[in-house]
Amino acid sequence: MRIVLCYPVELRHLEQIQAAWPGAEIVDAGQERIASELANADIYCGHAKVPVPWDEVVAKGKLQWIQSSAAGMDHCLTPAVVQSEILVTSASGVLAKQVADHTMALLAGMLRDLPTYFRAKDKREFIRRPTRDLHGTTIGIVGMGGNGRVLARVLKPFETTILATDWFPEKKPVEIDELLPADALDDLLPRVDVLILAAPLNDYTRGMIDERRLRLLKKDAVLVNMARGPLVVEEDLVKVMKEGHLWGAGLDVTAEEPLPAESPLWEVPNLILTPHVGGQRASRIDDMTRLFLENSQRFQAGKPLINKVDKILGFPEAGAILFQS
Ligand SMILES: NC(=O)c1ccc[n+]([C@@H]2O[C@H](COP(=O)([O-])OP(=O)(O)OC[C@H]3O[C@@H](n4cnc5c(N)ncnc54)[C@H](O)[C@@H]3O)[C@@H](O)[C@H]2O)c1
Ligand SMILES: O=C(O)[C@H](O)CO
Repeated sequence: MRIVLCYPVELRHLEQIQAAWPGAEIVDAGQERIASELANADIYCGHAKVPVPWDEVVAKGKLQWIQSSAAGMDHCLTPAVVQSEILVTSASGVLAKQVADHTMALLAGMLRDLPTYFRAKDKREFIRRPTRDLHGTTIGIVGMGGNGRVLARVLKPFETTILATDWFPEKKPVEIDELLPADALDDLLPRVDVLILAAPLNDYTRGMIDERRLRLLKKDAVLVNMARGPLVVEEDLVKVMKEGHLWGAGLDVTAEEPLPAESPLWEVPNLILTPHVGGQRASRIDDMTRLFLENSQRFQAGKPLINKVDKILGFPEAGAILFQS
């Protein structure tokens, strides 16, 4: 058994993984060697940020299981992987608490207009702007997965009304006031003060927030994208914001990362940009390893794995056992 890792493990994680797989060869490939090591893996745990020859890996027929160390599965669900027998599990929920923290920072920062005060501080100007409250607002969350659920838990004590859409709208978490199907997005948009994107990137969500949908939002709404950049048509966002539509936006993700210096997003004043850091947390690697170890036990025992992904949809399948944040 050859287990190839591509997430920033330390020695203690390698020891834990080795103990869970006696006799297996554990390869800490990192980003540097993942492209060449993967073809000989039986099991892969990680998130390659470099191009991986997935067609070759699948053709070789050795890889049995991908445990993604990201919740977003766009890094590995190529057509070849989707059509293969390879079992795929995600890191849904592993990063949810820190994503919720970061969302709150972007949201509160935007509502209380911190960008204006940061600029004013640079110019030593004492200015005041009208305030916006988080308390009592109506929030829309697109995607009630690991991140959406924790976010709703965190937002509810702010006396918010929370409307959400999800691909599987059957199980409504108690914090959600209304859970709508994914195709009811247009009905939700005009009703919310804040829209938070927490859905995966797939053919259905790519470009879902375009000019038409941005204009369905209230003129003073706030948009926060914690999911993947391509959910938002960035040129449309820049256009409508330049025309004074939207109070502000907070983007932790952009279509191109790192965001190129020439991107017009840099120039939009009421926009906070962070460089895809929502998932960062001191305990992230411990949490990820805990999931991999739990799933390793299940794999060896022939039990259903946590966060089993529907490879066509690109997120945990209906009825999957989910990682508890
Ligand atoms: N900014 C970051 O650092 C960061 C961290 C973690 C995840 N992410 C991104 O956020 C996404 C969500 O993370 P998660 O852990 O909640 O994922 P998840 O897989 O647990 O949940 C995704 C949810 O979205 C729902 N969904 C799918 N398509 C939808 C649609 N068209 N409309 C509405 N809902 C839809 C699914 O039913 C599911 O409940 C990930 O796919 C990833 O791309 C970003
Ligand atoms: O999808 C995720 O888990 C984060 O965006 C890290 O890539």
